[in-house]
Amino acid sequence: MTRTTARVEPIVVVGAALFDDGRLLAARRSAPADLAGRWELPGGKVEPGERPEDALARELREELGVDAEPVERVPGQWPLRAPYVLRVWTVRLRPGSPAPRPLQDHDELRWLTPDRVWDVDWLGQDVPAVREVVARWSAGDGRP
Ligand SMILES: Nc1nc2c([nH]c(=O)n2[C@H]2C[C@H](O)[C@@H](COP(=O)(O)OP(=O)(O)OP(=O)(O)O)O2)c(=O)[nH]1
Repeated sequence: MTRTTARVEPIVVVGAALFDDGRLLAARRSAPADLAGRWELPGGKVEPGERPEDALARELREELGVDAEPVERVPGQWPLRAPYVLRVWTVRLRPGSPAPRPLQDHDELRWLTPDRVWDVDWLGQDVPAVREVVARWSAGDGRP
């Protein structure tokens, strides 16, 4: 007997490895309740028809009030709660951008130096993504 299984297309959540002055930005979620208090790479869902890089710049403008430029994709993707998957880009602030502020979805921001990256309580699903970012960072790669 054959059975047809419905395949749900993943919805991409874009996350920013936002670097400035040799530090990586971590953002503490304020909602929903099950994620609140944990740290993530800021970003959000890509809208239908939107380029992921545009979604990232839009989310960072909305959530942090910054003018940011995606630089390059960090290879890989990481499963979140279905149907979402996380893809990450390194990002830098454009000259003249305001400093990030927690305007939406976050209640605290922290700039992390390489030796402090694991000081914050990252969302479990972000850990492999952050590990990849850090590996490329320590290799002198992937940092704007
Ligand atoms: N932005 C972001 N979301 C993450 C990460 N890790 C993780 O599990 N998520 C989850 C949290 C949310 O369930 C979902 C993204 O939602 P969001 O709330 O950030 O996106 P959004 O601004 O587009 O959401 P919405 O309120 O417009 O629906 O992915 C991460 O590193 N960054």
